[in-house]
Amino acid sequence: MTEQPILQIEKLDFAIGGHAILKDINCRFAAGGIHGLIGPNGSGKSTLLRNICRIWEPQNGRVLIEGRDYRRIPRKSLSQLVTLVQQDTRLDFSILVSDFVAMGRHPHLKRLQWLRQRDQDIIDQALEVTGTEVFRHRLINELSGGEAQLVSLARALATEAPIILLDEPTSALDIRHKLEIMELLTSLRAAGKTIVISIHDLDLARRYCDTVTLLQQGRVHYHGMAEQGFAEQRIKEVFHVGVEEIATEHGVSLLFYR
Ligand SMILES: Nc1ncnc2c1ncn2[C@@H]1O[C@H](COP(=O)(O)OP(=O)(O)OP(=O)(O)O)[C@@H](O)[C@H]1O
Repeated sequence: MTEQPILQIEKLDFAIGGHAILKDINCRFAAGGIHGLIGPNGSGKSTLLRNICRIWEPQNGRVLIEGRDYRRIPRKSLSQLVTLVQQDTRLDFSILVSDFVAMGRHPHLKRLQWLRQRDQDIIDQALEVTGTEVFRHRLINELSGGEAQLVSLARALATEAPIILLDEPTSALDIRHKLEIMELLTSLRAAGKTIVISIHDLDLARRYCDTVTLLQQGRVHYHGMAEQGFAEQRIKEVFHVGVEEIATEHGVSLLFYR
């Protein structure tokens, strides 16, 4: 990891209603990487992502973006720096997909300002790269879960934020779309984006992530290079399952759980 991470979490504690959920979280995320957030159900992945984009705020500790405590960054500027694709992307209200993706441009507009040509171009590109152009004139609450997940990613891309947080973005996607999203994240990394992604599919995570943060009961069990993070012993310790690496003829190994 580089000396100056774009995103740093220091001694972060977070509780809801007096119940401690995240405890003493310390992480550094280098710019231009895909960083996996892995852990069992309820280990705190979504909560950590929500703390990183300041939907929730830690009671103790700090989140530093480009070296600055995010509490010192105005909300609108923070929205230009960090964006979150939430786990549950279904909405209860009707809004056209194109208008929903356009919301990604709000941090860049003044109050009541119309979209400019440049904003429109960015929205069009976000729809195109996520393959959601065809849904442009549909209502978002009439899309399937997987389609809505792709549209949410388009809205995140429209913000042009350098840090993209994704909470299980592939959970509702079929295998082709899963791979397409991971390939898209790879090209975003090549363009310099920093991606923090919570993901349950360990094989997909091993294939695409540069670093991994393993969470267990609200604490960091491991934070570092992906290769060591996915060692059999660590997976056993965190998930309490037997695991074995099976080599394939494609030069990669897959995990077999027992
Ligand atoms: N709004 C809330 N109020 C109270 N407790 C909450 C709330 N949101 C999350 N929690 C609790 O915080 C803990 C961590 O939840 P979180 O959703 O962050 O886990 P996760 O690792 O993302 O899980 P999953 O893999 O199932 O999505 C859980 O015990 C959960 O019950």
